[in-house]
Amino acid sequence: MRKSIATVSVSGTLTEKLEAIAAAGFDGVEIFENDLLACPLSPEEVRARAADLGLGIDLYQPFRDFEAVPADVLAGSLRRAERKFQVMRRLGADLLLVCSNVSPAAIGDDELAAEQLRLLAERAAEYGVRIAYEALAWGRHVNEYLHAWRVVRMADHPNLGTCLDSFHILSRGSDPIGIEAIPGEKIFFLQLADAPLLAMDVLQWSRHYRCFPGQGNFDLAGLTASVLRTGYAGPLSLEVFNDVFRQASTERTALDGMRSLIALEQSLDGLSHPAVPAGFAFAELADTGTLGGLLTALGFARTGVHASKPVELWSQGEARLLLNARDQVADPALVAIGLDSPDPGGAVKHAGALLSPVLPRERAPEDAPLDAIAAPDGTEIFFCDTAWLADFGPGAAIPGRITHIDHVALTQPLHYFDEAALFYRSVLGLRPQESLELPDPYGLLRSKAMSAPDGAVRMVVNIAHVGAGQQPWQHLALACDDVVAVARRLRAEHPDLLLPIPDNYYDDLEARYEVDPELRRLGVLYDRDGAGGEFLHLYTVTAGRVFFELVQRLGGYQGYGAGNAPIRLAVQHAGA
Ligand SMILES: O=C(O)c1ccc(O)c(O)c1
Ligand SMILES: [Mg+2]
Repeated sequence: MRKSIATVSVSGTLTEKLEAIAAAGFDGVEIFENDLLACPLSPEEVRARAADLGLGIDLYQPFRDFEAVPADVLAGSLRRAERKFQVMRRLGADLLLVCSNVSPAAIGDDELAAEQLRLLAERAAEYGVRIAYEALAWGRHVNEYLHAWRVVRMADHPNLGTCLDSFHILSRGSDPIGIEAIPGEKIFFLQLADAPLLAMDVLQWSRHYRCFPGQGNFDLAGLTASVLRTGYAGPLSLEVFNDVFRQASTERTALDGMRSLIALEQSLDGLSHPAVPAGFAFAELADTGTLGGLLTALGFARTGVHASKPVELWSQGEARLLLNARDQVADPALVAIGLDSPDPGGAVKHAGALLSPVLPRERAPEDAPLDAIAAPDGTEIFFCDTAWLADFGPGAAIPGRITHIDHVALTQPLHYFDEAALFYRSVLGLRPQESLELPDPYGLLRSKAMSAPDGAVRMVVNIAHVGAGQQPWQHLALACDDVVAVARRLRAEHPDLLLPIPDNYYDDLEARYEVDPELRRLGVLYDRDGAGGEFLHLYTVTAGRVFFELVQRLGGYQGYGAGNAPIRLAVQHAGA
């Protein structure tokens, strides 16, 4: 389908926006009026620039507070409209979005609204312009899409249709199934935006928190499917007002918008994800020579060395860590994640179709082929079958209390948090779990957990709103079959490796639950969910950017001990 985006969705000047939008592969744009007003180019020059870039101007918007006004106001509004039709003619745009009247002066009279919109459509027809009437969720009288459609039907003019905007429909909790009663040819335009569920004033929610499809909590695929069932053949057009996108890279946001529409089309086509990972094959850490000691203390052993690269394999149970001494890094850092993939080639192809950078591989001829892509924060993601292990020789894994990698937590730059959520969802097929905001002594930690349907791969995406000088932490959570036993041994043999937990935490924990007093002595944290699932976990001190968490899930616990994260953050800051 034709793909468009409103210029308001990305940062920059109008020309920068058009260039980035074209580079991302869009077919058309909605020109937001303010972008034109502030642009030094004439409408004719904007038209030529767009045409040179291969972009159509699919819509000009918004035209406000027109319908259902007292008779003496109408003439002025029609004159205002006529001036806009002249601008549109110069722009080469033939569709004008009129949003429902928000003025206290508007009259709650559908017949009057229809009659005046009919006049507007007649006037528009003289300029070859069509009008798409949209119900704003906060419109004075018309604020539901079916109400806007009733007014359009009543006005009954070929140059008047409706514009559906997923945000206005879904933010009000309207059922999109009603769309299917609208004839497709009367839906003149479809605007798509997702949003996180927030209990707040709907205008503020719309103007600051919209995001691309797949980044929020609305069912965009369901709504779009309803629209397509009407026979609608116009563009899928993104219209996103978002405070973070307004500050982010124009090119990157435009590309992410395109990714969201490709992913939406895939879900409309009923394409299931080709290669949801079945587990973590490995995590790779850039090492400065300090990690081997820490891993030995945790019960890992070096079980292999790469045939052609300075990379060691350390394992315990099914937990495999690669220590890479090749990269010149100042501090240890998590640099790559290997995922067990049922179809590595298919997974990379799928990622490429979703515009993820596929990384060139340098490998010796005898090395196993491994395909990698870059996650939004630069972490490399490898899709693996089991062949890669052979590069590390015949060493067998050793059993221990640590059984496998439970989850990986990465800290994202603020501007790319939503991009990361969409990446893990669309490219890796993970599903969003809980989203949280947690207090940090010097800021706020926003966090979103994503997991494979069976929980075999879990990722936590964080953004830290903390002082600029702070390194973004990354952590690797390792599943244990008996975390208390591991804690006893570490406490006895390597007490300095454990993050100390304040007594006050245990005073509160013991007030809430009857827990074993040994947890306090060992520094093991505890959480319980509503269904009786339990979580026992502890943290190591930080090595460079990285620390380890040892976790034990009991009784089907699916969370991450989020309530304990502020305690951890405070202790880490104190020691940093
Ligand atoms: O926030 C607004 O005013 C506004 C304007 C035009 C739109 O299409 C819309 O959805 C919202
Ligand atoms: Mg809109």
